[in-house]
Amino acid sequence: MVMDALIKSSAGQLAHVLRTLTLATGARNPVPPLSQRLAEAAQLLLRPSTIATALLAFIGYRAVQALFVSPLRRVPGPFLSRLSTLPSLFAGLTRSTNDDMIRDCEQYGSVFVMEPRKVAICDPEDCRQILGSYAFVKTEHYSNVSFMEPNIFLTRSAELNKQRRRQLGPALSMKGVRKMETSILAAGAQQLISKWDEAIENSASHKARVCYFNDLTLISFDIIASLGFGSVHRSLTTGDQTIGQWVEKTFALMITQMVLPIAKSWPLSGLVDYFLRDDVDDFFAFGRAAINMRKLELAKGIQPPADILQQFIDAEDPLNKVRMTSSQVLTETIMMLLSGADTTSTAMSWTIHILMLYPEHYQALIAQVRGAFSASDIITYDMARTQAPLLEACIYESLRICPVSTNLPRIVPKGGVTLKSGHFIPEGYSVAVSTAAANYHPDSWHDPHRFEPSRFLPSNPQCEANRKNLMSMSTGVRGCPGRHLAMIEMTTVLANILNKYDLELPADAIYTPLNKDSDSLPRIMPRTNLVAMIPKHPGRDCNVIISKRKDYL
Ligand code: HEM
Repeated sequence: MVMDALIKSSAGQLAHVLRTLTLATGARNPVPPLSQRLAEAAQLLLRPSTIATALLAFIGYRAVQALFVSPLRRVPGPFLSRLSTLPSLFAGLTRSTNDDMIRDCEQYGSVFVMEPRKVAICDPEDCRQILGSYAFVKTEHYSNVSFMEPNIFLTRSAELNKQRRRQLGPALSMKGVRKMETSILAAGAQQLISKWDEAIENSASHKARVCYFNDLTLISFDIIASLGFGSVHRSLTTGDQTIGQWVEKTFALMITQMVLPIAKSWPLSGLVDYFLRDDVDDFFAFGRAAINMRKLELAKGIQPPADILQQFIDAEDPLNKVRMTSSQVLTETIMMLLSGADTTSTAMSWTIHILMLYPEHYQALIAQVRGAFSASDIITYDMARTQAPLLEACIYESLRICPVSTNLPRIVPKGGVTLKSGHFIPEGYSVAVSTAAANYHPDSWHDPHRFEPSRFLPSNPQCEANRKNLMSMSTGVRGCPGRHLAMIEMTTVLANILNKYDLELPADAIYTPLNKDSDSLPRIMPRTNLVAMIPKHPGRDCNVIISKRKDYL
């Protein structure tokens, strides 16, 4: 009835406007000039009542479509999301996507509508089905980026991605990364120790307040920049943050082109160039110079270090012996910085934050680390893994509770896909694989909101299954190729600082073990989606007071 009335009313309004334009008047009435008729029609169209009626008719039409016609009509989800992309856009803009996804998955189940042609996927089994196949390509936004060559991250081509994985694989394998561990320790754990030691020594109380989020961000840039450009980078201790700024600008340009392709054309391109382009050009020029320098050294017969730069230059596709051009080496190196620096440092920040909220786990962890190592040890990855397995378990569990990644977007291929729940998603629709919701899915995780590192202890019979269900580094054909580098960096940095320093929350900390939610669990600091899921107020919420472990002099 309501629909009938709406349709009649809007049809009536439209007929009125058309009458005004075509003017089906009697022969005795003189015909007003066209300009007058146009002005009258415009006046009619702009009447609030016409606009309201048209809007209502449109909403009514979309509602009928969504409820009775759309192939997603039986998939649960918020009503408004079926009508328009606006609610999802708003969630993106308000940058709260991971929290929204976890909440919506708890409310609607493993699959729910996010937009009229897009669903969220939260069941780990469905996630594995989608991420396990190249048939589900990344969305078209990825191919909008035009200022850098196609590369392992941006490409939508299965062939190119496979080739890059064959070429870059050895450098990023556990064996390849182990060759670089000395450099990772020097730019990472050891640089941080020298900064924190100095801060403590300069303080009368032998305690210092540090923002671990900032410090971890800088060493993460330094690690990948040192390995990728073949020179020593120490932004944390020298204060030179040029590379970090270049990476931020390059990221900003990449995201702008992805979501707003019109920004590539004049006049918007002028604005983008003004704010971003110079830094991006400087960054690429710097990388190009590093590659040329390395090639010159090689020509002179200088023994090259086993870093990412050298391994990428030497990389060869075992199938057809194809090597990367200098420009491809440069693009892939820059991509390593874009995808690997912020993600790894943020993941470490979450681990520290959560350990501070759960003192029982923090105490158990430092007891294990300090039971195994003396204060003067520099702990390597193997030492930490074998002698303090609780650390790796804590890292995995904090990656589960606070994944740095958000939604992984894919397009459903020809033939559509049937999900575990029986819902069918047709070809051409989008799916957003939610790492956060999958990490909290009740079928896979008992008491998912609780931080419980024992889920990932090798002694737990569920450990293997839990690792398989953890979506934080993605999985399948486009799973994170940098995960070994990330694990070595995170393990060595955290093992060494937990071994050497006592950490405590400052008196002004808001998020403490005593600040509990309605489930009596410590409240986690607010997060925001800035490409990676980062703390919303790092300057306020990511501080600790550090002091030296008693026997570390
Ligand atoms: C804790 C740290 C890290 C996390 C949580 C993480 C997470 C992820 C996730 C979820 C994806 C899938 C993205 C998608 O499908 O859209 C991904 C892809 C990727 N990651 Fe990582 N990552 C981390 C560290 C690194 C590091 C250290 C590197 C490189 C040095 C790296 C390089 C990449 C690349 C190149 C891709 C694209 C792969 C492809 O599309 O085929 N990541 N990562």
